[in-house]
Amino acid sequence: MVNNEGPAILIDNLVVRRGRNPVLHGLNLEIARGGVVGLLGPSGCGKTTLMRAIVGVQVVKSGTVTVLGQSAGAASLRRRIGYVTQSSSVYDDLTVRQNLQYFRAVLKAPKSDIDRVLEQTDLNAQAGQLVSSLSGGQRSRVSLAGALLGRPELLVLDEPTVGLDPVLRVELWALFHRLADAGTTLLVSSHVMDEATRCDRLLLMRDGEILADDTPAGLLTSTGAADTETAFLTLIGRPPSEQPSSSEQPSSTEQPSSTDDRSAS
Ligand SMILES: Nc1ncnc2c1ncn2[C@@H]1O[C@H](COP(=O)(O)OP(=O)(O)OP(=O)(O)O)[C@@H](O)[C@H]1O
Repeated sequence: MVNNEGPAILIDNLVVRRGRNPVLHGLNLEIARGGVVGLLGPSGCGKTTLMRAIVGVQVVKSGTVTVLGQSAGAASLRRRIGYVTQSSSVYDDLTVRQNLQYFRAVLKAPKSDIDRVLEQTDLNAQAGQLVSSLSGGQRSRVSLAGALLGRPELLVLDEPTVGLDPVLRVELWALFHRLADAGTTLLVSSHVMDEATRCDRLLLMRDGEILADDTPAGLLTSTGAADTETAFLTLIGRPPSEQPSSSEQPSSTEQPSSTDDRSAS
């Protein structure tokens, strides 16, 4: 039975290692339903790992991840979550429309969804074009279009605006907010601090820990910074005891996991 109560994402004491690297060290997080939540932090801090744990493809050492009221990775969540990885997962030798027709059939989404997602991602003009001939930005929008099929309740988007020109970035953020207004929860990662101001809520990560969990305005107030980039640098400069939210330090006794990918085990 679909559970529409409670938070979209609830994470309790999540510990993840990737190979020999301790990546998440007892992370706690709660994300309410609806709204655009930005996940920001330097390269390698663990954003993708956290997203992988949420969509249920990451082997975890310990802790729990509950998504839309169910354990992350549960088969029943597959059609309720849309996930866009950093590298686009589309077929080069098919046209944009053929890719979407294939994903729609797998998801058993309504046929009318194809025209809707082409429109939402501004890909109508490229619908008949082979994916191999698209630009990088167009390609990544095909992945996004695929994730929008079936109207998932949660969208997990790993750096969806990389490679897009400023006009398309603005349009994409407007789309994210339209989806959020209709009740979708979006978790969007980015390196780009100026995108932080476009989010309803911000999670700032460093070294596998959530340094701050606030609204953009709240973050500026609590740090006294003039912009989000300065706020982040201010937080990084603070000792852990003074940071707004901090989690446990990594344990040095755990063994590396034999595989990183849950779907491979
Ligand atoms: N398959 C893997 N095996 C071992 N270590 C890994 C693996 N994948 C990632 N890591 C390490 O885990 C840490 C977190 O990586 P992750 O991809 O989650 O970071 P990120 O914040 O998403 O980075 P970026 O913004 O550059 O994408 C990094 O130190 C990375 O080197």
